[in-house]
Amino acid sequence: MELSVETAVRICPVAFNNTDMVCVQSNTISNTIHLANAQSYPVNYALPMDCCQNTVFTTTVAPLVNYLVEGCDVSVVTLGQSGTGKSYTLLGPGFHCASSESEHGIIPRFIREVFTKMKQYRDRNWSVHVTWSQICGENVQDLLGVGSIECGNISDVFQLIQLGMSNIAPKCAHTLFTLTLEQQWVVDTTVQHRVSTASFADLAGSEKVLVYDSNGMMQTIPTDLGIQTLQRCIMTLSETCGTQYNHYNFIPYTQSVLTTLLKDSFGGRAKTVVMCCVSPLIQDFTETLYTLQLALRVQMIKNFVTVNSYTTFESLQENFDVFGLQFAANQLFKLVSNAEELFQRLVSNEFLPKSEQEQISQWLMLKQECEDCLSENSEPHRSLERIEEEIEGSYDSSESEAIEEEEKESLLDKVQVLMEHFRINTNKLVSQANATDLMLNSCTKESVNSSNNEYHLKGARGRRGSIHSAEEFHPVLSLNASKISEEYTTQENDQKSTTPLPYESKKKILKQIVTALELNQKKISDLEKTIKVKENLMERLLKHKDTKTSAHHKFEQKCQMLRKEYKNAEVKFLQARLQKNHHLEGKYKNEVVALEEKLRDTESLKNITEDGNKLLELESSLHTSKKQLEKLKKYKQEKEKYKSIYEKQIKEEKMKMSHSKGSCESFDKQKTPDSKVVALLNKSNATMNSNVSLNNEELECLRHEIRNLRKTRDYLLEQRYKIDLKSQNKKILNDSEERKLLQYEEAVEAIDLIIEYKNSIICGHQPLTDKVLEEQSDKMLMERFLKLSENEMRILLHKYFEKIIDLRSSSKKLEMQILDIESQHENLAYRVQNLSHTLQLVRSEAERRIVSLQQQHEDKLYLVLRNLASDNGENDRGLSRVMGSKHVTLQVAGASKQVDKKLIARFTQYRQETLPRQLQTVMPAAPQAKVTIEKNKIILQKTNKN
Ligand SMILES: Nc1ncnc2c1ncn2[C@@H]1O[C@H](COP(=O)(O)OP(=O)(O)OP(=O)(O)O)[C@@H](O)[C@H]1O
Repeated sequence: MELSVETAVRICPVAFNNTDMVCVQSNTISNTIHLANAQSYPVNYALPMDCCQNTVFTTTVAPLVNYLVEGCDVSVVTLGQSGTGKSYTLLGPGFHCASSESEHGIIPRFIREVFTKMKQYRDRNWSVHVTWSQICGENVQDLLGVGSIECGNISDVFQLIQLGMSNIAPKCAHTLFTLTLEQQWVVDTTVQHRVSTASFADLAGSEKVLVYDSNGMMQTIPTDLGIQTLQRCIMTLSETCGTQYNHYNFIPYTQSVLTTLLKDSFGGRAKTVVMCCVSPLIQDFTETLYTLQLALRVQMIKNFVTVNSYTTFESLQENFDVFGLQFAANQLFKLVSNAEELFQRLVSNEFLPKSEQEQISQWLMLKQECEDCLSENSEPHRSLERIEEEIEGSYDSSESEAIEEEEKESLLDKVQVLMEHFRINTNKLVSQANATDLMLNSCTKESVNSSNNEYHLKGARGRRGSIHSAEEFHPVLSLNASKISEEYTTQENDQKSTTPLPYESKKKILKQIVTALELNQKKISDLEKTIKVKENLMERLLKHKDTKTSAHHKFEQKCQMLRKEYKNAEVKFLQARLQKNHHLEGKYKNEVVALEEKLRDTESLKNITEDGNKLLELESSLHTSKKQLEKLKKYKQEKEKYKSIYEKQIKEEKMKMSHSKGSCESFDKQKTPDSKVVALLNKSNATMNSNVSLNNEELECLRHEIRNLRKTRDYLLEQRYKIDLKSQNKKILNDSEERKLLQYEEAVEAIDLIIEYKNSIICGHQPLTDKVLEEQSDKMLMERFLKLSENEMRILLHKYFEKIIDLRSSSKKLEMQILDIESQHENLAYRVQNLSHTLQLVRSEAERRIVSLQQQHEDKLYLVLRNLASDNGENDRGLSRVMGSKHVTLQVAGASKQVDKKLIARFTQYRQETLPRQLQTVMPAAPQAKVTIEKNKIILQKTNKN
């Protein structure tokens, strides 16, 4: 169910002599808190100022007991200024079991109620566990020292509360008391389980600073990180109220330990009541206002309260330590039997008084009853299963996640290396097999070719050859070094399917590895430089730490003093307003404004001296850089390994290729194409003689025709070669030349086919084409063709020839376009790679510059702070030395004020000049102002100075 977070406001009682300073009142009927400035704040429970502890509990928290027993999580959070009774409300005055129960706070009352409720459900098995921790900054400390403790009764819990209270750190810590209630009961054959938690958070009051937000509005920000983050969570949750915030990704819970622990209380699954404790005094007006404004936001938050229950079916007996129980039972039986013997002897003895004799007889009877009971009850007893503790993600889960992530990464790396080995070995085997194939193929092809024209081998690819092989069109892959191994895989997969020998691709991959290695080396040296710069800065920060701390301390003191002055001025101002004394009101208002500005400046100075997380951040950034470096070095090692493997393979293949070429050449030398043809013809003659299908005259005629055809073919090739030569000499071919080239190619191919046909006739083979024609062609169409006259046939052939040339030409154009696109793609990939590399270099250069600027800034800051840490007079001189004084715009009459104002103005200016731009944007910019004193009045004038 969706339930709003409830708020209650308790006003801290004031001493009698202080009642005229009261500026807060509560209306218990309308549940509204009224302020002296006529503002009013609606809340769920407006408690009266003289409200007793019992009323506070019964009105606000008592209903939560039922929720807890039903299995829902409940939460009580106390908020407010320091000293307004938060701990008093939760625990009571210095809680002690012996102290009056009427003074007991919410926690002891709640515990008592819970135990009373537990008694009402006798059929259930209950267990109560208690934990109590305190949160100091970002550290969590166990107040009980032993984590979660099981408590069998109320006094156990009260004793633990006493123990915990003695361990609470004064002031600075938030505390979180949790009570976990487990209940189990059997319904028919099932076991019902409910686990619910009641948490009580006592949030320590935090100091506030005034800052200007982006709209120039003054904002109060708590200095405690936990409260600050809680404020942000509350703001975000209240702004998103009504919308879906199921995943809470944008709620900054994880930014502090406190909010991580309170996640369920705000926007989570708990039924929550926020107890706001406020001071009614005028002097605490700002703090009260802050608390009430936060309470207003809290009421807008909706929690989704659920019952934490589950059911189990198995018998629970198995889960107990059966052996242990049996052993204990046996021992007990033995003891009881021994006792029985003893008792019987005693009873028979007359020495015992009668009352004791009776007691013993009673005991013996009870024992007999128990034995009877056990022997009768053959059914095993049902016992309850132990609830397994659910380990929820704690605030340090990110660390364990990081470790897991690291382990995963190293495992992935190992898998990658193994896969790479496997792939290389497979490729080796495949390429060995392919090389053998190629050798055989090339020799066979050469033997069939009837011409020895070099240009023929080079140029005429034939009709099917016009479609380029995948190897020729191999896309140039992106050279992104980080994805290089992936690319090898794709590339090599392509190769396996398209080319027999991945030699060229291997060369390409090797080239890519070399490029990647070069880039990697640059990155390594770049990162090494960055690491050095960071280490230097770190050294400096550590060196300057003490000076900064002491300066910070001084500014802190000054801030506290100014805050007091500011509060006094504010109180005077409010009093003047209440008294409607306009003159004084104006005067104090000016004073408040001036003090506010001064306070802000001093806060800025204090913030500058604050190291905050700078050192930690730098440390973690250094750590990250070192890790990156490690990764790059690992990557380098791996790639170098692959490089040497590829180099070796390429070398081996090169040797194999030259060897195979040599063997093919020797084969060619032995059997020139002419001799091959002669051999073929001889073979065909032999076949022919056996077939005796053609006479000698017809055979000679066929040979003569073949010779003529070859001559024509050689002439055509010669012509084609001439055009080829022209294009090789970088002369662009015109359209008709291009077309001629294709015509020659097509004609050569046609003549080859005719020669092949005639050769097969000479050999006495049934020409394949005839078979095909008989089986597949449309007989009607064939008959028509045969009826065509010679002239008509010639025209038809010519038309087909032209059509083929057209097709070839358009296909060639398409190929050219594809090549063009491929080369564009290659260029773009190269440019992208170059740009990303340059970007990386620029980025790391910028990072180095920022760090070195920070270093300069640190050095100067150190000088300034060293001067500030000494006495005031020295301060001024020290600052003058560092910064000069030409831009000072403040003119204040009082000497000490002059020093302060000058200091601030110079420091602000110095900060703006020297801080890196990023830091300037983070820090609030102090407005340029001219301050003068006239007739005891501080006059502030805003100056527009660019
Ligand atoms: N309603 C009250 N009735 C009686 N005494 C009170 C009441 N509220 C507060 N006090 C007393 O005021 C003092 C300060 O209260 P308490 O320590 O509970 O404040 P706090 O808000 O918890 O302060 P801090 O945030 O500094 O821990 C205590 O001595 C407490 O007993």
